[in-house]
Order: sequence, then C-alpha cells, then structure tokens
Amino acid sequence: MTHDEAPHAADTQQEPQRQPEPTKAAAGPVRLSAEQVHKQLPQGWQGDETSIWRDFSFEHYLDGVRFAERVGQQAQQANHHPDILISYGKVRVTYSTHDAGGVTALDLEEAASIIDLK
Ligand SMILES: C[C@H](O)[C@H](O)[C@H]1CNC2=NC(N)=NC(=O)C2=N1
Repeated sequence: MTHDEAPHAADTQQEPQRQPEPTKAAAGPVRLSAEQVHKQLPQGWQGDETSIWRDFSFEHYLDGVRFAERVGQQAQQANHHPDILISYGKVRVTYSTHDAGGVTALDLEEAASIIDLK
C-alpha cells in the first residue's frame, strides 16, 4: 500500500448501525391550541384549550334528565364521554379528551352533534 493509499480515518470508521425506526404506536387524538379551539368552536359552545362546554335550557327538569340520557347513550356509542351537569332547567355538557389532556377534534365533533339530541 503506497503512502497516498493510507486509509483515511473516515474509511476505517464503521457506519453507525442505524436502529430500525421503532414502530410508532397509533397516534392518539392531537391536543388543540387555545386558538385552534376558539376558531373551531361549534355554535353556542364556549371554552379553551382545556375543555369546551355549552348550557342547554329546558322548561322541565325531567326534560333535561332525558336529554342527558340521550347524550350519554351517544357518548357510549362514540366511546367519548362528556361531563354532564344536570341542574333545574339547565344541563351543562363539558367535553375534553382525557387521553390528550385537553381539547381534540373528537370533542368538537361530539359537541357539534349533540344539539340534534335536544
Ligand atoms: C379506554 C377508553 O376507550 C378510553 O378511556 C376513552 C373512554 N372515553 C373517553 N372520553 C373522553 N372524554 N376522553 C377520553 O380520552 C376517553 N377515552
């Protein structure tokens, strides 16, 4: 081997063994920013990056109870469960995605849909 054929340092370094990319677990719903939530709030809803909520008014207490039952049935179907506060003449429904620690598209979708249950 002549002098100018001496191996360069780079030639002797082994390429680092690239580790295979770990398979990513299925990504859960993505937590939205306060601005994203504000822009996408369905009509009648209010909230921030931690949760969204809406008050539904009822003439009779039991109408609110029955509405809450319908919301609960849909929540079970969707596997996405809001907090439901039943008061006299009013039901407050609050959505957040526990698994994401904030508001996600799931919350916005469910919120937009439950007006049809009134
Ligand atoms: C295991 C079960 O599917 C999860 O805990 C579901 C159930 N319902 C849920 N409801 C809400 N609001 N947020 C969640 O993250 C959630 N996760």
